Amino acid sequence: VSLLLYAGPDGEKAWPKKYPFCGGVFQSPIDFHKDILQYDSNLLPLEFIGYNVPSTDQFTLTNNGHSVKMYLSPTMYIRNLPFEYTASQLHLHWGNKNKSEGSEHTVSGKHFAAELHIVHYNSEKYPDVTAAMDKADGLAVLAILLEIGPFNPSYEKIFRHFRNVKYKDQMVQVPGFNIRELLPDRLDEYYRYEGSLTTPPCYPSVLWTVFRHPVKISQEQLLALETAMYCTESDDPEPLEMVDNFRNVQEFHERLVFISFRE
Ligand SMILES: NS(=O)(=O)c1c(F)c(F)c(S(=O)(=O)CCO)c(N[C@H]2CCc3ccccc32)c1F
Ligand SMILES: [Zn+2]
Repeated sequence: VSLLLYAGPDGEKAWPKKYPFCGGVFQSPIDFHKDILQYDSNLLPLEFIGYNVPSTDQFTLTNNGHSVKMYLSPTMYIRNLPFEYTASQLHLHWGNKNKSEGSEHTVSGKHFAAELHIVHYNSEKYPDVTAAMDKADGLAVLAILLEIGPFNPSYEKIFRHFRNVKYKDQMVQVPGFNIRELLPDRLDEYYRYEGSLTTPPCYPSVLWTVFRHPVKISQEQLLALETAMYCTESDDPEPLEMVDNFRNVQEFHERLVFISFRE
């Protein structure tokens, strides 16, 4: 994958040339606006099992050149979805220090500052995420919208390691903690729709759950996210800042987003 996934000639407009699904159906992210939302009383609060990982365990945090991602333990899974989904990794999308509007999903056309994704795969039907990632019922991704507010000590448990993954392919161990702390309080209020990976290969394989309530991190934490990482390797003579790593919202016609809350 070329370094410039999100900018320049190989930016998202060029994705379908090499990755046909990116020009296909059910693409994510999308804008949530009232005329595509429909209340669904069957949407239950998600249950998180094994999310409270002891500090004796460690997560591997790595810079993969277009996001910062943290591998999660296979003891973490979600119930109350059509299948049991096991955690694979989490990663983030963000803007830049001059424009902190880097969320992927938008609400009534409004970007949030950033967005956390926790990627899970259908462990009832598939042996691992690679087998699951191109299947219609293969993945479930939780999305948490991030906005500016007070310092967030839970997010800091990841953010404080950013200085050790500044460059592509660097990695660092993060002591285990309760990943539930990264989610908003109200797990019962969310948007639900069938969509895709928001990076190539853009497989339409994701059951999206986007929590209604944003989580707050401080201005300084957001600035660290926006300025810490590079897409390039540490010895690259022309470093490229890792910024604006969000896909633009996709057309969403003749489809509905189901909401678990009454507006
Ligand atoms: N926004 S998103 O949730 O659609 C999404 C990403 F935005 C993203 F960057 C990645 S990645 O792993 O960092 C790079 C692409 O492989 C993944 N990783 C997925 C896609 C491919 C794959 C394979 C194994 C484990 C996770 C993933 C992803 F699901
Ligand atoms: Zn993502």
